[in-house]
Amino acid sequence: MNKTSKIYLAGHRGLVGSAILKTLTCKGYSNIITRTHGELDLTDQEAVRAFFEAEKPEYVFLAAAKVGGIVANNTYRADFIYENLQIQNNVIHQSYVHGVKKLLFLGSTCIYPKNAPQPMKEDSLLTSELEYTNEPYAIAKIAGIKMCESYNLQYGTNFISVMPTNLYGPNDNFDLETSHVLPALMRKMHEAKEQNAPSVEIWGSGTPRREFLYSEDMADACVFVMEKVDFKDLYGSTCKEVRNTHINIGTGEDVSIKALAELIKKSVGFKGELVFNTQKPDGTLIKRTDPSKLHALGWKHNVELEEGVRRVYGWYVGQRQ
Ligand SMILES: NC(=O)C1=CN([C@@H]2O[C@H](COP(=O)(O)OP(=O)(O)OC[C@H]3O[C@@H](n4cnc5c(N)ncnc54)[C@H](OP(=O)(O)O)[C@@H]3O)[C@@H](O)[C@H]2O)C=CC1
Ligand SMILES: C[C@H]1O[C@H](OP(=O)(O)OP(=O)(O)OC[C@H]2O[C@@H](n3cnc4c(=O)[nH]c(N)nc43)[C@H](O)[C@@H]2O)[C@@H](O)[C@@H](O)C1=O
Repeated sequence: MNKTSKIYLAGHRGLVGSAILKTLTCKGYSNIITRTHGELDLTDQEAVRAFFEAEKPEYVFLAAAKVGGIVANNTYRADFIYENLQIQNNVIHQSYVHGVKKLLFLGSTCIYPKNAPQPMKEDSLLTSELEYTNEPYAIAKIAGIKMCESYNLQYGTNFISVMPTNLYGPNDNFDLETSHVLPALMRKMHEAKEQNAPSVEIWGSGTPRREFLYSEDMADACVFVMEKVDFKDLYGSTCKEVRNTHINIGTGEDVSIKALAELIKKSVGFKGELVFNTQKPDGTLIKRTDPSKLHALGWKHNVELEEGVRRVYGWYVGQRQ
């Protein structure tokens, strides 16, 4: 990928996509094409075919998807599997048809079994039952991994799948019903502080553990993989059954939801109580990635959680003014 290569960044206004756009721009990539959801609905097969025929990108970052937290995934089960399968099938297939040199597909660590040995290695995929609350979404992501791998093996494409851990950062979704835990708690505590509310509700027991990677680190990892890693680097040339060629992207460090809430409480300056509502689902009890494959390829995260929360809160407060 050189600085004038034609790059299509799908999902450029999202949490990850906006960070990838910033990273690519800062690194001097000058030929980046984007389309908003309104301009190009990636679930529309004919529209995606026409776009690829007209634009013929050389590189594709697939950071567009239907994304949400535990309650959204558990509620809109059909939308999460349908829309993500459609987006992936259309973009991955048209990338093959139109000779895209390299595509980066973003999956998720929820592809791993709910009781996977911790920290989770890439080889844990499909070894036992998935977490119920986000199973439809996880199945779509697993299909995306298998599609990239299968096109590479049959057609010689160079489509790489990366599995991000839980992400957070500027331009995240702060809707209290559909968002992930970190932005939800940040908004709840910010508003509680402003309104002098006595307490803030935390969903679940607070005992589940999660790993969090700052979106700008995630973007840096995506550009690193696109620049430096090819499919042929991801499996042994002698192995007969090629699988698990995806790459975890995470920090390898996790915290309990309770500890996360305390950290956000301190960063926001909220003085009230944290009330745990066990009527809400906990989801997977522990979800920590083993990032050693990515470390061996030459990349490691920079931003630790406390610093990341401080940065996002600064951005969030600026957005509300
Ligand atoms: N956030 C997280 O914690 C994690 C995210 N990931 C993965 O990373 C990737 C990016 O996620 P994230 O940035 O958080 O998601 P966001 O929801 O922030 O961004 C997704 C983007 O995709 C666009 N989009 C959604 N549906 C369509 C469609 N049908 N046609 C065109 N564009 C569409 C959205 O546009 P619009 O808003 O206008 O609909 C939005 O710009 C996804 O593949 C996600 O699964 C993986 C692990 C964790
Ligand atoms: C990112 C990845 O992982 C996602 O799954 P998840 O990690 O379980 O998603 P989550 O961030 O929404 O919840 C994490 C934990 O946090 C608790 N929790 C407390 N209070 C709030 C709260 O107010 N909101 C939310 N959303 N969660 C809360 C919540 O009960 C749960 O125990 C997939 O949906 C899928 O998107 C995926 O790929």
